[in-house]
Amino acid sequence: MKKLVNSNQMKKIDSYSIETIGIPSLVLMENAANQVVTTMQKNITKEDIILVICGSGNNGGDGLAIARILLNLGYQVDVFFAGKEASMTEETHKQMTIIENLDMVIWNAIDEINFANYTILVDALVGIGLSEKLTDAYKQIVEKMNHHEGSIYAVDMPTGISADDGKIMGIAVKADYTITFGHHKIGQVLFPGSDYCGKLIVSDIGFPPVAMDSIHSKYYSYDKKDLEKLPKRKAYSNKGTFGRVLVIAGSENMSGAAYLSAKAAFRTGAGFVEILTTESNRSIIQTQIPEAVLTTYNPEQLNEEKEKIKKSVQQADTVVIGPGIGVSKESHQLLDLVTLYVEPPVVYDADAINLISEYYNTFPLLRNNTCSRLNEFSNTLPPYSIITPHLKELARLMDKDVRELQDNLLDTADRCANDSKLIYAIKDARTIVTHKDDRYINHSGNSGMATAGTGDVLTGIIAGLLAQGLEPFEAAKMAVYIHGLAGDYAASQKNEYSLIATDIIEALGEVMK
Ligand SMILES: NC(=O)C1=CN([C@@H]2O[C@H](COP(=O)(O)OP(=O)(O)OC[C@H]3O[C@@H](n4cnc5c(N)ncnc54)[C@H](OP(=O)(O)O)[C@@H]3O)[C@@H](O)[C@H]2O)[C@@H](O)CC1
Ligand SMILES: [K+]
Repeated sequence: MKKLVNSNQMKKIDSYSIETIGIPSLVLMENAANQVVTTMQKNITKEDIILVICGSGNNGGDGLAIARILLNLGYQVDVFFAGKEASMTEETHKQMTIIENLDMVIWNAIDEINFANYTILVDALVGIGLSEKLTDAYKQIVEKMNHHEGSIYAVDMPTGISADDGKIMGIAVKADYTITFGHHKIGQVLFPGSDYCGKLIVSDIGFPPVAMDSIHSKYYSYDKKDLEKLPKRKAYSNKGTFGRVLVIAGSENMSGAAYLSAKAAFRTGAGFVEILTTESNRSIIQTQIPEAVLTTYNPEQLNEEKEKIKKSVQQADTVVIGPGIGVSKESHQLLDLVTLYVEPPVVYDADAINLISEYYNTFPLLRNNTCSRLNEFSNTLPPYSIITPHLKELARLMDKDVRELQDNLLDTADRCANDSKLIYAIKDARTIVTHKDDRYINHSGNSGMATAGTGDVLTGIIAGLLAQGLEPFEAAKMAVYIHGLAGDYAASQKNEYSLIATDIIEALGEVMK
């Protein structure tokens, strides 16, 4: 598990280490500088000409120490001090004094520098101390850096990216490598920040574990070690041991969603998968996925199909409803029936969410009233249900503009989780899974996964894990994580352009080993 922190939390860890434990700030700075140099040495040569660009805060202090260590090791290195002398921290002052006693070129004005003379840039302008949009003077420097052709190593944060939410504060350095200290920052995982980091390396610079653990963060990601949380397979088992999933999906001319969800549930390990879909999908589903049990209904005669639907719902350990069911009157009737008969956990996806949003729109009191809509939603769905909207679906549910949600992703997650008994997997380039005070930010996956059907696959994976007994919040987080890992594996076998939803299903076997 990777704890994700914001700048304030990281500063608290810094000051706990320095003030409570007594580690001198300069020791941490030296460790930080050494870690950056160690990373650089994997790629640079003595032929490279390096420019270290420093601000006046401690990020700049790191930069000055990096320049000194590189010089001691025999590299060709110059310094550009872009900060203000008056706002230099004590540590940065000390580093500057050392640098001035060495035989180094120190530039002070951008117009004097020919960036083309350098093959490598080190960005030590601003780190986690970024407070607002970059000043014009720094903006000009960042523009020059981004036009430079060589590699850029960012110290702790690419200058201009907010460590708190990954937003670009006016303009930001597009780094090739970012070496960050202690913990991942939230802004390095969320977009666009994640893109600006390039390859992200998290370095231990000697913060004691007690300092690292001194703050609680509600934000975290999973890494490969978390795969241990996957349900264990019992040797003494039969198909009943691994649960029964009911996938209620598809409508006339829409069979793909049911197929993808059901197949993903199987590949995730569900023992039994039943598909409940319209009669018109019978032959195609039977051909596509003979392993599944098929139950069909006639949407025009739902009243006569009630008992059949009730039986399927009540037999299942886990029910998925929504993919491709459409937003017709009949689909709404089906949704009502299922919600009436079902026992949690339930996964509500796609059109199931759209149907409820449309229904809310018929009540004037629920128009433009996100809070009441979310409360109503939490009160009417079975507790611990998992809701898997992409941002457009969530915008419909909340009666908000999609851009507003996207620009305030962390606030959006808070609004969904507040006082809610539900679990939301908010699907975006970085999916956030929320429940009560926990925010899981997913760090696996790639742009190739932004293609039709990948949401249906995720739904099936969640259902597969639920059916095997993972509790709902864990199942949602783990499913989002392995869905992304499978997407990454599939992209590595093909490429991000060619990836399609079924490739993710086929890659599940590889990543769940
Ligand atoms: N012991 C420690 O603490 C350790 C800290 N470490 C390192 O220190 C970093 C944190 O240092 P920090 O707190 O000094 O902040 P930092 O990132 O240098 O930024 C402040 C500077 O940026 C400037 N600035 C801000 N906003 C701006 C804007 N919009 N536009 C333009 N300028 C702006 C601001 O200018 P001012 O407002 O003062 O004029 C000030 O000069 C951390 O990321 C890590 O690298 C490591 O060495 C480990 C030990
Ligand atoms: K930086």
